Amino acid sequence: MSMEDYDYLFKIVLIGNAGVGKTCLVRRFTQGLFPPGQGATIGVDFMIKTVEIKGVKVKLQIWDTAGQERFRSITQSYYRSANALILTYDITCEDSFRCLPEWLREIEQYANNQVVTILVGNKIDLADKREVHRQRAEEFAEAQSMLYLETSAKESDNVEKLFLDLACELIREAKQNTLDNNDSTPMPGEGKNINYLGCCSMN
Ligand SMILES: Nc1nc2c(ncn2[C@@H]2O[C@H](COP(=O)(O)OP(=O)(O)OP(=O)(O)O)[C@@H](O)[C@H]2O)c(=O)[nH]1
Repeated sequence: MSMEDYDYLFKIVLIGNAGVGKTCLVRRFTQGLFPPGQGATIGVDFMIKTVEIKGVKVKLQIWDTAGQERFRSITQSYYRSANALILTYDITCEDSFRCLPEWLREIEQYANNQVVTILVGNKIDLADKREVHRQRAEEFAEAQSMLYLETSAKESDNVEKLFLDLACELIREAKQNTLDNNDSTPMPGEGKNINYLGCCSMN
């Protein structure tokens, strides 16, 4: 038995155009604050938060990547071992939405094919500046088999839900994989810490 104080460990990577609010989402979730005058991320940043969901301790390793093109070769190397990707765009910036197919190509090329991807439309506090209608984004996400959620890092809207829903989904998938692989030898280097535990359902 591991001495680590968690039941599951998951790696979550945030990607998306520069300025869409990835760092602010991570800060809001991990530190409960909306940082003033947030500079652009250089390369990759890393934060940890352990949450408890229905008695199950889940350690989330959250990797915040730089959206700027010039860091792309660095950030790509973080996709491979990600259990989940948070693909973020800014609902007030059509351009950040139009770039999504480009990001999906990155995912296809660099992420593992079991990765859970959630599309997040951030900055919903700026409703009067909205350029991307919710329905359009929902349809896009559905067509790509992604979950979809709208957030405001500034107002703390749906941020907790984003990470907790993801954690629940990852637990669900980990349990399913454990069941599927019940009689087979575990694959090395999967990066998942899978145990049989109490039930955790999405709400
Ligand atoms: N109104 C509003 N502004 C936000 C929100 N989230 C982030 N911002 C602002 O958007 C700007 C960019 O936020 P960041 O979190 O640095 O964006 P990023 O996606 O991490 O950018 P890169 O590190 O360059 O990839 C900052 O000025 C934030 O204050 C939000 O929910 N609402």
